Amino acid sequence: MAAFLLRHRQVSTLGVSGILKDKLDPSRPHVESRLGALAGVCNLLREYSTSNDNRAHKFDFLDLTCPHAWYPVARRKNRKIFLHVGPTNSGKTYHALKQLESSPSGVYCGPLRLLAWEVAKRLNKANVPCDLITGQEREEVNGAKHKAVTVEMADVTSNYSCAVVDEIQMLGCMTRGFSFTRALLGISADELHLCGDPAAVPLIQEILKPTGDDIHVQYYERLSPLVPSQKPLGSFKNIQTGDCIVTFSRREIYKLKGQIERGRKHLCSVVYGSLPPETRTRQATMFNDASSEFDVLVASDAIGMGLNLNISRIIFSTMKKFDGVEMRDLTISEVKQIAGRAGRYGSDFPVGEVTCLLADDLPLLHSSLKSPSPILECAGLFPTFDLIFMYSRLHPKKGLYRIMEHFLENAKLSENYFIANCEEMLKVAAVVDVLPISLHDKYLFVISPVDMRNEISSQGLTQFAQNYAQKGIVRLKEIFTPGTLQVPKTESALKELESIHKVLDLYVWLSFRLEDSFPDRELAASQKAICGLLIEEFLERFGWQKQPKTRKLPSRVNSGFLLSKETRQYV
Ligand SMILES: Nc1ncnc2c1ncn2[C@@H]1O[C@H](COP(=O)(O)OP(=O)(O)OP(=O)(O)O)[C@@H](O)[C@H]1O
Ligand SMILES: [Mg+2]
Repeated sequence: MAAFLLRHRQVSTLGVSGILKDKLDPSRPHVESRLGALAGVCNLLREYSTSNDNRAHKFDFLDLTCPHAWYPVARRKNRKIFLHVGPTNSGKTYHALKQLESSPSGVYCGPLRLLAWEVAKRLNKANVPCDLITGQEREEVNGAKHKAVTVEMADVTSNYSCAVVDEIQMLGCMTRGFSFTRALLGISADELHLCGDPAAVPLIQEILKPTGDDIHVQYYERLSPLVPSQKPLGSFKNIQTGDCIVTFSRREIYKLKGQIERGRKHLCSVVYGSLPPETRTRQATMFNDASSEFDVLVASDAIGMGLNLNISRIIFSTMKKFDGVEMRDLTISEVKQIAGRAGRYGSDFPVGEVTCLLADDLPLLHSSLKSPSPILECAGLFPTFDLIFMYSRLHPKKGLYRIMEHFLENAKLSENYFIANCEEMLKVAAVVDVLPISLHDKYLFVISPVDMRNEISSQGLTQFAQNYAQKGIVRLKEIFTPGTLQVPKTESALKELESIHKVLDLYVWLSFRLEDSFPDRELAASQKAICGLLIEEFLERFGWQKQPKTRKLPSRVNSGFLLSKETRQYV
């Protein structure tokens, strides 16, 4: 762990619990879904905070059967819901955005930061001033009445004339689905445009029944053909400009990049989930740019949503993926979503092609492309902070971990909903429960974007939470030494740099919520940018091939001289 000095301090029992209480104002537009921008529940909270315990006991906080009632602002409206559904590349988002652009005020809620960036850019370019709000970014534009946000940041207390929720089928996602459900039920807009897979239509119609909203379903057809090939790729000799090879582990990604580049005909850009988003965008831009030498893309399913790519052919190097528990076949939706990236309308390739590396994988590819995605049956749900807080008052001795666990086991749900998988959140709850901080602050750490499976990332969170509990202020320099970042030379060094980027990203996220306690946002942001540039330096200059023994690798960033001009200007 080069740059992070994760010092383990004794946690003081004289923590600063409560000092920062009420720092998060639920009426502020950027406060997350789970931080309870639920006016309905807030009213209950006010009522019960002045009532005696007997009354509180009568209210069943575990009853989550009527989530539509949590959003009184939206319930006061008779919303017009437009469901734009169809295959990939059929213009669903395009049409919804046209409506957003021509409305006096509105919000776009996307599943990824990259999509929110793209929409903000597009609206601003079209002279519709648009703010960008994600967990880690706030870019406010003068006079903006429009916002592009990540779905977790959707504000359910404001009124809009138009709102768009993209990739709405994600309401069935085990971990993030509840944020889509919240946007669906809670956004108060005259017109709400939902874009996604037709498999979500019956569930959305069912869920919206008690709201009385008007629903119109609009079906779309693919704008350009997607042709499944009868022949596998067979050999990397058959790779062509515009190809995108898809695989599901970073190790495989670099292995394939090496194999293809050794043929000396092509250079590969790479896109995968743990690359910093800015790096992903730049890698994609290089691939899209016909004048760049990077004419082939090696990517994970991170390309499945969001990036506009000039792909002629998708090649699945495998049809199996490790899902955290086991190796399994790709689902129909995953195959369609990924394959749908080839031959985007308006790109350099009017016809998309899709194939596999191996002949044995072709039958699954063909059958998946022919089948409709299975109908979605349930939408995700998660108790808000307000519910957890009220419940905790009845069980003051229980820590956040036990409270969450109790909710997971005992929450009452109607048949259209499931409770979100919060394994990761429980891991964080176990870490913060031993610290002398308020429930509210614990909850904040629990919902932060930390990857607890990643050692550096989870140690970063632990250190931030411990320092916060001990001193109330977390200086970045106490746990991170600027100037120590290096261009990675090995796979593990690259992975470490990606993890450091994640920790810095977490710091920025916390700095937006606990501003006084995490004051070094600018430093964290600049170090994040350096991480991204160092990763790109590595990707562009060295690839994943063996380095010639005589080649001198660049040393530390602050010595600078071996770095490209672009990187040096940031150091
Ligand atoms: N009527 C149109 N005129 C010009 N460009 C269009 C039109 N409809 C769609 N496009 C372009 O075609 C591409 C695909 O459209 P869009 O992103 O809306 O598809 P989608 O159905 O939302 O796909 P996905 O399911 O992959 O998100 C985009 O680059 C979009 O700008
Ligand atoms: Mg779309």
